[in-house]
Amino acid sequence: MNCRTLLVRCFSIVPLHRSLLPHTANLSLSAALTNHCLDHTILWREHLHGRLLTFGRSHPSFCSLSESEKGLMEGSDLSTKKCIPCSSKDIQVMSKESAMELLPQVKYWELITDNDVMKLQRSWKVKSFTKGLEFFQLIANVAEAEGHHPDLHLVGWNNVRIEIWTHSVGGLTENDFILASKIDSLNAEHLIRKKKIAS
Ligand SMILES: C[C@H](O)[C@H](O)[C@H]1CNC2=NC(N)=NC(=O)C2=N1
Repeated sequence: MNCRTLLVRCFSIVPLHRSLLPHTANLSLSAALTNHCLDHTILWREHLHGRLLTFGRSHPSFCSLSESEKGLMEGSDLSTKKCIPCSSKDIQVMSKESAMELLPQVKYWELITDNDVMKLQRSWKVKSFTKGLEFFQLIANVAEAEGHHPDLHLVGWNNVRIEIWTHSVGGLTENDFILASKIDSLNAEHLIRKKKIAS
């Protein structure tokens, strides 16, 4: 891995908004992108999931991105989208193939089937019972704003498990992925226990 790639990777790990980055860092990012010394897909996947740096369309490297990366960059990042009313005639239950295609955009979530209903599921350990309830309140605020709600479980005082599915159609819709992505974007590090790194 050359030094430029290492630099970009470092920036893609540290949660920084581009406005905080020194201008040169952007140039280095641009140079890295322009010189194709970096796998754009890896960069975008890290940045999209880290929701760290977004380049505007005016960024000189926009042209060097593939169509799919341009699509991802132009706000089709799920956390920037809005749920549609579950009672809408436009809402469509999605096939397993479509769900599998979207799953990489909510990389911490699993696709499960529960009594023939496909759902998204994710678990966390929270720091305390009350911090679990605080976490639920953050999630509730998002759910109320989106008009789309998860199934929340808090068991054994500090084990949180969430399932998301669209009840009105008895399966998964894009709403569920949008809600999952917005939950992943919450600033909840102070409530959640860090995962132990296997030594
Ligand atoms: C009228 C409105 O569409 C329903 O109350 C909403 C509320 N929140 C919802 N949340 C989820 N996950 N599925 C639904 O079908 C749903 N329906």
